[in-house]
Order: sequence, then structure tokens, then C-alpha cells
Amino acid sequence: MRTARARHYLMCRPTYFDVVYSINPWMDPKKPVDTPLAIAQWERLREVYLSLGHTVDTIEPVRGLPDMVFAANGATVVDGRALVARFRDAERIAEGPAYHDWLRANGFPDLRTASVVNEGEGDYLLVGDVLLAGTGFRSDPRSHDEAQEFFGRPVIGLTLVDPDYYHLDTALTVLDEKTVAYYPPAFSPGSLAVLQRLFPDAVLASAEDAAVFGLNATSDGLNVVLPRNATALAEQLRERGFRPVGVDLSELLKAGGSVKCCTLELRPAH
Ligand SMILES: CN(C)C(=N)NCCC[C@H](N)C(=O)O
Repeated sequence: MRTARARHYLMCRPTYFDVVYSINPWMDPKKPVDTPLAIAQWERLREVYLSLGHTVDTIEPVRGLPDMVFAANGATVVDGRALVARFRDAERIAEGPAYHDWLRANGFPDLRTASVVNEGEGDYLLVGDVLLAGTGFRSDPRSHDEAQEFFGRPVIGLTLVDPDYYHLDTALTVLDEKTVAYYPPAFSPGSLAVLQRLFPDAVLASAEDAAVFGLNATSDGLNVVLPRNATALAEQLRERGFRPVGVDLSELLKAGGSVKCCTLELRPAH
């Protein structure tokens, strides 16, 4: 029997969302972006969270930071402590201080900005007591040691090898304290062996579902909010007793992000 646990999320309205530079293979500044549609799709995601009983805080978007909607990248927050992001790309660097200030002003005084590139929950995913940590494209592998020292939790490094899946949360999603879903070809052979050893019962996503960012999902232990085009993945989840909730974030996918990217989990101190 699966049970849902209410979550506390931080989101950023895509008021200034656009694709005006390219820092991942999904971003093509020549393709038009419909910002009002992006806002409507994001509002729907927020409503879905509220209807599932989650708390959603919002951070004020900043003009000139079109990727700020991807709140998951702003920090990693575990046990009420926040390790704030240090972005790889100049275009996103100013987001770090914005998330830092919001967290400090909103009940997370125990915080630090990462000293090397660390793109927050884009590359750091908590499963049970352990943090899975991606590297290969964005977060520096040295950030894994820093996170382990800061959080006092085991950090397991995983290397990503396909530029389309440049953050860990594009290739792996946490479904509950012990269960993950992932796309095997996104990982180096050694990292794949680690995942197989740790999660022998994992849900394995198809290339088609990975390509619509099906793994860029959030779960409360029962309800899994994911891109609605990931239909086969949704079926696999249903068979395992989860409740998939499909949403359409097609405009945000033009920047290489979807459900999880828009959602930073704020985990309280216990
Ligand atoms: C997985 N998460 C949080 C993300 N994948 N975030 C989306 C970041 C998109 C942005 N254009 C970038 O390339 O940084």
C-alpha cells in the first residue's frame, strides 16, 4: 500500500521565461517561445501540487534571468539546511544569490553557497537517507564531497554521458524512499552498475519516455507528477501502485526543463 506525504515546494513563475541563449542541446534561440503559454502551463502544475495537498511557495522572478523558472537548480535543501547553487554558465550565475536571499528570508538561516559548480536539485536527488549526485555536464564532482560534508549524508556520485540528459533529474526520478526510475543509457558503465546494485527493482524508462523528459518528475510517494507524453512510463508506474498525474509543460521543454526542474523541495529539519 503506497502512501502520499505532503511536500513543501518552492517554484518561480516563468514571467520572464524565454530561450535567448543555448546552454544545453534542447535550447534553440531561433525557435519561438510562447511565454503566456509557459505561464499557463506552470500555473497548472502549481494547481496540481495544491490539489494534492502540497505547500507551494514562490520566489519573485527576476527580469533578465529567463531560466529562473527552473527552481530545482537553485539549491539542495535537506534537514532544513540549504546548499545554494553555484551555476556553471554566466547566464545563470545571478540566480544563485536570488535563491540564497529567498531561503535566508524564509526560514532557512542555515545555508551556504557551494564553492564549486553545483546546480542544486538538478544534480542532487535524495533517496531515503542517501543523496544521489550527478556529474559529467554541470555539477563539478568536487561538489559531491562538499555536499557530503555539509549534509552529513552519504553522497553517491553518478556520471552522466549523454548531453541530452545533462542533469541527473533528467535521467532519474525518485519515486519513494527506496524506489527510483531511470534511463540506463544516460549513465556511464560504472554508474549504471552502481544503480543496478542499489536499485535492482528500479523502473527502467524507454528512450521515448526519456526524450519527452518523463523522468523529470516529482513524487510524494504515491502521486507522480510527470510530463503527460510519457505514456509508457505512466503505465509502468501504475503497475507498481503509483498514481501518475500527467501535465503539459511543452513550452518549458524548449529550454530543457520540465516538472522536476520547476520544483525545489524544501525539506524541514526533523
Ligand atoms: C533538471 N533541472 C532542474 C533542469 N534540468 N533544469 C533545467 C535547466 C534548464 C536551463 N536552460 C539550463 O540549461 O540550465
